[in-house]
Amino acid sequence: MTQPNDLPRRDHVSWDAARRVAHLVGRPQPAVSRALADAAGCVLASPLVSPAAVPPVDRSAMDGYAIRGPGPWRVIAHVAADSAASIELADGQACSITTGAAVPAGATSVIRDEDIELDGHWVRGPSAPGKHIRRAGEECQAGEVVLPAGVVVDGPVLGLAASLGLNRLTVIPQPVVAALITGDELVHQGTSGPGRVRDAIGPMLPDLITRAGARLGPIQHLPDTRTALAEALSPTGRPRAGGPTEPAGGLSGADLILVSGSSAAGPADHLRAVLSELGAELVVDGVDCRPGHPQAVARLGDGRLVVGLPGNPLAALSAFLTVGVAAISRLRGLPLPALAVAAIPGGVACHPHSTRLVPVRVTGQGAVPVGHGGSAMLRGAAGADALAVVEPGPAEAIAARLLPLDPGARPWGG
Ligand SMILES: Nc1nc2c(c(=O)[nH]1)N[C@H]1C(S)=C(S)[C@@H](COP(=O)(O)OP(=O)(O)OC[C@H]3O[C@@H](n4cnc5c(N)ncnc54)[C@H](O)[C@@H]3O)O[C@H]1N2
Ligand code: MOO
Repeated sequence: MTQPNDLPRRDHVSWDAARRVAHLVGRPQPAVSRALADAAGCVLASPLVSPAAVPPVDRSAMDGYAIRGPGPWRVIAHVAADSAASIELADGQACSITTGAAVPAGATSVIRDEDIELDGHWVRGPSAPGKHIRRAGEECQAGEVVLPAGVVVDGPVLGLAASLGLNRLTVIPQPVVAALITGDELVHQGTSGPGRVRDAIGPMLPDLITRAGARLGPIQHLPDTRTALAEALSPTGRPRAGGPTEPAGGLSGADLILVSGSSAAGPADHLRAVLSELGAELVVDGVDCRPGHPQAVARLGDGRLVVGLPGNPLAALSAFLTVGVAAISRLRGLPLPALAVAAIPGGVACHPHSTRLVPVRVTGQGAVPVGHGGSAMLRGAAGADALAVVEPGPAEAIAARLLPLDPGARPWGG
């Protein structure tokens, strides 16, 4: 039965409820021990504890001279960053030193090269107790917790772990996310025309999937038949070949499968029928948002999740950022991402009963709509920083939460 476009659908859930349900439905994998080189993108399963004090000894913060007591000082040695020699200074003595080198025992400060007057073996300069010395343990003590569990392992975290002396991390592995792109009209080269639509979702998903912190599984193209979709989503997951650049491999190893197209109620839209045939549990069956209302989330009998992305490209992107990112976050062992709030200068029109997702650029003045936000368009989103989450209402919103277009950005302000 058709539904007038301006009435809420009774089976649709609110945008916030859809995110919450999509987040609740998945189960992260058990924690594993990983070498640092293999841990990027995973989430710490236990707190990061330093095995040693950092720095382990007092170190010079500058290239210059370590001195002891009042000057002038006689230079007795040189200490480089790779020197393990044990030197002790007496009052009136100095040694030249490089940044990061262990400060000799007894040194009271370091004077920078630029501030030194050198006269043969003697140096003079302004000294202040403790100046330019990084004290042992000032970053952390042995046994100290430096990061809690639940932090995403990224470049700075890996650098920190290495500087603490760690070789492995205990992490929750990244989920594998695959995609099925459906549509008989889709082509992969050249322009769209009558009877042919250039696939915009296949090229969009790999970057989104990896930015969301998942490992990229196969991206497969399927014809618009119920059997092809049912076969691809079956436990053995063997989709038919179709696209030009498909990586090898089935879908049985995926934790989450995105299915684009096939989400509405037309004759070629088989997703819900196939999910029912496979005995899947449909946990989100439409969302009160625009674009993206036909999005869906289901759990297959073997635990794999399916996220239905509507075929219109901005609707697919909105759905990925809404329920896709929520589901992936849980599979990674992360909470539902908190969203920052921004003012919308000039306001933006609300929809009476649906949440609007509006491409915006985030500026010093707030979130500014960029236009070209129709559900079949990507022009607005491609030049935007976020989708403004505009709550339903009778008039205009002057502020909104922001759904980042880069789902991997470290959250702030939420
Ligand atoms: N009777 C109804 N019809 C439609 C409804 C509805 O509620 N009742 N909702 C409309 C909305 S809103 C959306 S969004 C779409 C969702 O459609 P499907 O998920 O079933 O996808 P398709 O019908 O296959 O495609 C819709 C549209 O998008 C184009 N498309 C599909 N895949 C791609 C792709 N990979 N790259 C670029 N463009 C793609 C496709 O050619 C169609 O133009 O349903 C509406 N209809
Ligand atoms: O909701 Mo559709 O997803 O507007 O384009």
